[in-house]
Amino acid sequence: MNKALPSRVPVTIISGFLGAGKTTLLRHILQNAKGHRIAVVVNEFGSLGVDGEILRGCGIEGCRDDDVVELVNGCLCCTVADDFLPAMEALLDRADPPEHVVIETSGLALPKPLLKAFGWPTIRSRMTVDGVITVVDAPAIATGRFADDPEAVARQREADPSLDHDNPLAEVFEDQLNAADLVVLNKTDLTDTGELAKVEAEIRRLAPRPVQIIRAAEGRVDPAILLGIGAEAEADLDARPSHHDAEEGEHEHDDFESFVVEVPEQKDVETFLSRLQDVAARFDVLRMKGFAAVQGKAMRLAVQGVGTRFRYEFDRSLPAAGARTGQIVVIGQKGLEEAAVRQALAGV
Ligand SMILES: Nc1nc2c(ncn2[C@@H]2O[C@H](COP(=O)(O)OP(=O)(O)OP(=O)(O)O)[C@@H](O)[C@H]2O)c(=O)[nH]1
Repeated sequence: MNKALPSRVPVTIISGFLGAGKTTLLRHILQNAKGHRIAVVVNEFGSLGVDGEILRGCGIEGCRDDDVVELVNGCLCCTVADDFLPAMEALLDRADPPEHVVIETSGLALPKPLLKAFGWPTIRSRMTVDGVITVVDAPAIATGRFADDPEAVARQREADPSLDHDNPLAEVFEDQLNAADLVVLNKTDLTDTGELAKVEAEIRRLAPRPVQIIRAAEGRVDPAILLGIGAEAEADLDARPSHHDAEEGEHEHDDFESFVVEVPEQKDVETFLSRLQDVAARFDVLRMKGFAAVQGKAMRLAVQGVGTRFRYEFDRSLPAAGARTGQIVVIGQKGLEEAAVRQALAGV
């Protein structure tokens, strides 16, 4: 008689470029978990850990703070053995292990090295990758954020025939798309129907195999669609090509850089927001997020910027005592002028 295999805990990987809406989608999943025990693992590019902050103490019923595991030490896809595997084992060894694990990777992470980790002996009998969901920023594609300059590629190819792209964003975006079992085409509220159709056609052109695309605004997709894909993605790596396949999991993120800027208490929201927007535009910043104190306000101001598009909210109380300084993480392509950005954000 066959002995039944112990069931493996399903894992969903949420991938997608900086600011595409991964944390927003994750919050929507947690808000609609209907009592299922979901553990969340977050990893960010940049040392500030804003997403973990947002998810912990999110006030969502049934979501306990210790269900949110934050891996801040570098990029998940590069530190698999050191940080990631022990964190997964710790989750599985809990007295009340989760029913499902959702991993939000950083916006610059390549999903493939992470997928490979699920083939490691200590983990493969206990977990399976239910699916890779790639969140895509519809207006960013529509405005050509991930597009190459064909002439530049042709010129560079003369020197290096193996060259695929002149735009490092295109490479990361394609790797994330290549790994996807499902694409969530997010921010449809910012893109008209004609453009959305073009964006979908572009995704289908780039994807290495037919992929389901779901349109969404604010990450509102029924978790029943997102969780339970049953892809067993770790067993299907060859169908998910990566630009870094030849590098045996080793790769650098040296096309991008990130730093954290301390900002003083702000006079008012409007002046601060327009300064952030101005900095994003002048220095071509890809992503800014963080927190600040505003004069006369007891609540903390949380700001989120994707390119020059910003949102803010007063999200929670600031400690009554202590310095009223804030912190903003800034992410851009290599060559970002750190000193000038710091100066501009300080308002001098
Ligand atoms: N207009 C609009 N804004 C959105 C939508 N989804 C997310 N946002 C906003 O986009 C910004 C980035 O969203 P996040 O969910 O933090 O994106 P992310 O992919 O987790 O970002 P990183 O972790 O930094 O890569 C936030 O200000 C969100 O409120 C959407 O559908 N429409």
